[in-house]
Amino acid sequence: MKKLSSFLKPYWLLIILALFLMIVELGVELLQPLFIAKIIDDGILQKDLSVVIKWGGIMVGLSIFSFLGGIVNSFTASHVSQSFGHDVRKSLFSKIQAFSFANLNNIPTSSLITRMTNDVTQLQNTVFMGLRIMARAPLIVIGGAIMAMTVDLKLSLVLVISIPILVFFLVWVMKRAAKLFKLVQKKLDGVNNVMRENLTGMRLIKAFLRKEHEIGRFDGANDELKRKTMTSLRLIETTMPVLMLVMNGAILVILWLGSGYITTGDIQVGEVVAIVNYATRIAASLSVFSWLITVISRAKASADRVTEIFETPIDIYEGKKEIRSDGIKGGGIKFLDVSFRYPGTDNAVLKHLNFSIDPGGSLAIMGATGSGKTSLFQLIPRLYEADGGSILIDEQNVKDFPLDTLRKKIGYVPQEALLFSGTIKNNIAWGKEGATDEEVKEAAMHAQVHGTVMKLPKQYETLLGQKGVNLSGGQKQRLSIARALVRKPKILLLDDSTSALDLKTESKLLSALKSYTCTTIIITQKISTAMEADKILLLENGEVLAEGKHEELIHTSELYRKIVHSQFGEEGIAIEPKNFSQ
Ligand SMILES: Nc1ncnc2c1ncn2[C@@H]1O[C@H](COP(=O)(O)OP(=O)(O)OP(=O)(O)O)[C@@H](O)[C@H]1O
Repeated sequence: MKKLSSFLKPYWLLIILALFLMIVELGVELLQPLFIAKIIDDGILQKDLSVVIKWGGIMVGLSIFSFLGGIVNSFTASHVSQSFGHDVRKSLFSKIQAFSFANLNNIPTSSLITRMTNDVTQLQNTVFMGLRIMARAPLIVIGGAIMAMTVDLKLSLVLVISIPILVFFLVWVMKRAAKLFKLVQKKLDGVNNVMRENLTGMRLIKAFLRKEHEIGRFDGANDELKRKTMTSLRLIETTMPVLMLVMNGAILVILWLGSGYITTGDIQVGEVVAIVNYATRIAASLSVFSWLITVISRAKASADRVTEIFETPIDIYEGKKEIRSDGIKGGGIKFLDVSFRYPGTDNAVLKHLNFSIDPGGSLAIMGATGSGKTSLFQLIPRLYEADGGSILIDEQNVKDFPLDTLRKKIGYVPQEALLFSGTIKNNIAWGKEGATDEEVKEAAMHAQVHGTVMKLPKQYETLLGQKGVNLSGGQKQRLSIARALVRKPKILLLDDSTSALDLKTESKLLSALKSYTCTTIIITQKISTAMEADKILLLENGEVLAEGKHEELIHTSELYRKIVHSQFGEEGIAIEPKNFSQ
C-alpha cells in the first residue's frame, strides 16, 4: 500500500488542489440548508422579500462558484488518476521484465496480465473517485451531523446515535467484501487464462475439432467468475436497505420530536426543516456508500494483487558489478559439478555436470527428450540459477558478471522460434540495439534466410503477423537464428533450432557460422549436425553419459552407436566429420 501511495507523490500539489475544490463544493452544499432556514424563518414567515432575495442571491452565487470548482476538480482528478495508472503500469512492467523464470513460474501469465490491466484500472478509477467524490459522502455525513448540531443539539442527537451504528456495519461489510473481491479477481485470471490459451492454440483446437471442449472450459471459468461476483455483490446489496431503514427511521423520529418542540416553542419551523434537510442529505450520501464499498473493496483487492508484484523479491543474484563488467571476451565455458532443480520441485534435473568448451569451440548436446538439455542452456545466461557447483565463462563464475553484461554477448535461439509482430527487419534488428540495415542483412545471409526474404514482395519490410504466423516453421527458425547472430555473440546457444531445416540448408548454415568467432553449443537430435562439433555431450536423466568427438564416441558409447545406426544404418559408423568450428 505504501508503495502504491508513493505513485501519488509527484502529483501532491494537484491532489491538494482537487481536495480543496471538493471541500469548497461540499461547504457550499452544507450551507444550503442554513440559507433555506433563513429564507423560511426570516423571509417567508416574516413576509420580508428583501431577506428572501438576499439569501436566495447568495445561494445562487455560491452554487455557480461551486459548479466551476467542480469542473476544475474533475479535470485535476482525471489528470492525477490517469498519470497514476500510467506510472503504476510502467513500473509493474519494468518489475516483470526483471523477474527471473522462477518468479514467473509463481505468478501465471494470465494473472500478470489481469493485474497490469484490470487491477490497475480499478486503482486508477478509485483515485479519480477519491479526488472527485469519494470523500464527499463521508464528509457530508460528518459535516451534515455537525451542522445539524449547530442548528439544534437535542434534535440532532437522533443522528449522532444512528450514524456510528451504521458506520460500524459498513466497515464490517467492507472487510468481508474486500476478501470476496480478491476471489473475484482470481476468477477473472481464470477466464483470461482460458482465453489466452485458446487464442494462442486456435490452430490446434480447430485441427483437433476441440471447439466444444474449449467452449465448455470457457463456460466453466466464466460461470465461476459470475458466481463469485454475485456473492460479493449480494453482500453489498444488503447494505442499501439497512442504511435506508435506519436513516428513514431517524428522519421520522426527528419529525415527530420536532413537531413537539415547535408546539412548545423550543424550536422554529425553519430549523426543523434544516435538520430534516441535513438528515436527507446524510441518507443520500449513505446510499452512495454501498457503491463506495464496492469501489473500495475492489480497489483493496486490486491493490493487494499489484503490491504482491512490487514486493516479490527477484530471486536472481545480480553480479558484483566491479568484476567482469567488461563482458565476455573469449567465451570459453566450464561446468564444474553443476546441479540444478527447478524452484519448488524435489528432483534434480541436472546432476553433477562436468565439461568444458574452449573459447571459440563447439559442443553438440544430444540426449533423449526430458534429459535436461534445455535446462542446461538456461543456466548459462542465468535464466535460472544453478543450485550446486559453478559455471565459469572466461574462467569467471557467471554469478560475478552483471546480468546485462553477461547476456549482451550471448545469442540464445530457443527451441520454439518466437517472433514479434512487426517487420522482418525489426525482428532481426531486435537482437541488437541500433543494428544497421547492413548488419541485419549480413545476419540474415548467414542464417540462410536472406534469399527467402528477398523473394517476398516487401522484402525486409514485410510485416509479420502475430508470432510470425505468415511464415513456415523453418523460416521462423532461421529468422530467430539471424536475430541471435546480429548481436555478434561470443557464445551462441542453439536449442534444436535447426530441426525444421533441410539437410542442405542446415549444412550451409553451419558453414556460415564459421565466420563468427564464438563458442557454439548446439542441442540437436541429428548425428549429421552433432558430428561437426568439436565435442559431443550425451545426456541422460540430467547426467553426462558420454563425452568426446564423434569418432571417439562411436567406439566408447553404446548409446551413441545406436543413435548413429538408427539415423544412418551400418555405413553411418564410418562417416567422417567435417569440423565446423574454428
Ligand atoms: N519450468 C519447469 N519447472 C519444473 N520442471 C521443469 C520445467 N521445465 C522442464 N522441467 C523438467 O525438467 C526436465 C528436463 O527438461 P528439459 O526441457 O531440460 O529437457 P530437454 O532435454 O531439453 O527435453 P526436450 O528434448 O524435450 O526439449 C524434464 O523432466 C522436465 O519435466
